[in-house]
Amino acid sequence: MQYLVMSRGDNCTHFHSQNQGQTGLGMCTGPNRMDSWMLTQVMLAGVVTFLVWHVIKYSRIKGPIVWPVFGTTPQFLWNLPRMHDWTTDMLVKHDGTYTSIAPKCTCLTAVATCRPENLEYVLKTNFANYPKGRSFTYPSHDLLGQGIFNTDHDLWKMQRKTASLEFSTRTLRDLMVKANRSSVGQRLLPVLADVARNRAPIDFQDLFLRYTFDNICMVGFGVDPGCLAPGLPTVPFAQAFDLATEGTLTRMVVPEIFWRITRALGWGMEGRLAKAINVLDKFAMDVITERRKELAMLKTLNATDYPCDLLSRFMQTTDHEGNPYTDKFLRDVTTNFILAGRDTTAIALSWFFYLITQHPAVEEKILLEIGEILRSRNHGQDKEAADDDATRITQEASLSFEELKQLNYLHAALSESMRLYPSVPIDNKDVTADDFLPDGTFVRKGTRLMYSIYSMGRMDSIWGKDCMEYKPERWLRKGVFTPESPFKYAVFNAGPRLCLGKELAYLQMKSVASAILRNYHVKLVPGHKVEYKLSLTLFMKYGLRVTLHPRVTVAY
Ligand code: HEM
Repeated sequence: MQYLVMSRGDNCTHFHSQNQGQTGLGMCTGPNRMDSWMLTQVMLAGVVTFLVWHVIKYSRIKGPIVWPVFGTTPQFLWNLPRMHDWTTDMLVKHDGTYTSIAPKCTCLTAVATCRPENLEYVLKTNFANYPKGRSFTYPSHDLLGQGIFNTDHDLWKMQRKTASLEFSTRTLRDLMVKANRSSVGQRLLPVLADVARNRAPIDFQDLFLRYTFDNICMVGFGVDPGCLAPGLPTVPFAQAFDLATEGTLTRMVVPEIFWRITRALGWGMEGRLAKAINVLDKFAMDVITERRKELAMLKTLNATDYPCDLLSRFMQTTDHEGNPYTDKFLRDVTTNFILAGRDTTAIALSWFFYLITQHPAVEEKILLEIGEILRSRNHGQDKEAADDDATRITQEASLSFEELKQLNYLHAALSESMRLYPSVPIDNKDVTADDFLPDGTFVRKGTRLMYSIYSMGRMDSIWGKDCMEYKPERWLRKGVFTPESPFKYAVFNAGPRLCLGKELAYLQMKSVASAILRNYHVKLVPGHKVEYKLSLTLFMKYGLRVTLHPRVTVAY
């Protein structure tokens, strides 16, 4: 067919050039009209054949309409601002799993699911077939290097083993508890008292990001960057960290070729990202050098009291071959922990406080529970001794580890808010080999498997007809918090890559929430819009602007 068209065209051109200047284009009109008619017929037949083939090929695939050439990208772009809700609608419509087809350059071809049995299969049963993969680790490499968050297979396994051991020690837990109590008593509450005195609104999301950044740096590096201080100062290290995270996320949504070119040229976001990473590297290397000196000195003094932050602990252990860890590796370990533990906890606290402003009955029950704990403390149950004034103030302002553990209702209220607003709303895995999910869906090698944690929390097939309601009671059995299967509640992930900081996160959140609620009634600034931002984590687009109203009687 193609040959026929070309040869006719050639004949015509030949004929046409022979007669040029005499008869003009009119000489070619008869055969030409014939040719165009044929060409149109051939093209039409081609288009119809393509459409029939397209419809047959994609009609069996469950998911949004696949448009010729553009695939499902038009609906994806159209629904971008309400991405997570659109994904939920699609998942409800397609019984918990759908396939989205997109042009290759967009990396958007994926199977999306929210079915617990599929999650269990991907995150545990056939874990090896679903690594984080290059689509995550390559764009994140400059920021996260070869840290736990950014590796798969043996490199990940080795770090996971060491880090799990550290996280199960009492030493690290005690450090976390101590860092938390002092941050609440000596930082958070004084800053809030200032805000309440000035009767000014405050952005709670920004406040919590500052809190968790200081806290995770203390646990990770043994360094306090001082983001949560009166006047809420700008801290270059924290600013560089924000920029580096934003730049890394941008890489994940633009075509790779684009960011690689702008990186080579040092333009735009890539230029800023490179500068931010330099600031982070310098900060980390300075801390590592200082800590090495400090540890060497302690060793010569035969000291027994060593620093117990994660960096110092990793410095005192060796890799599987018995070699000490390199500075670069230690930099990656700590940066990964800051990334893992900072935004997630701050975001969870922000949505929790938003829901509390909308549900006074839940606030009331939390206050009753805190009140009971404090009353029993006043009867002499807080056994911790205070050596100085600062410790005494801290102890009075915040709850001890044992006290926090007794807050079942608050634990339930936090879990319930993360069910509806999970800090990590979606997660992705690469597909290493062709496979079938337990519900029969085919997943093709080289595509992505996406699971929506946001949608899971909103499925009545998982949580019942009242799944859209904020009901902490659903987590309580006879007043005691009862966890759900992590494959049903994947807020902290599940399987071998379950979040390592889950306990620390609850500790932080309970400590902060109880201290604030005990002292203040929090009100949303009238007219303030609360919406999620499109990002890998569920940030509030406009923050959470609230006013603080001191309680006449503190809860106890
Ligand atoms: C509310 C707070 C938190 C939530 C909702 C949360 C959620 C998650 C999720 C969903 C993952 C899996 C990510 C993935 O593999 O793609 C994860 C992994 C991880 N989280 Fe958390 N996290 C929280 C707090 C923390 C804290 C405070 C720390 C550390 C101190 C931490 C440390 C980690 C680490 C190290 C991993 C990687 C585990 C691995 O890949 O083996 N997280 N977390």
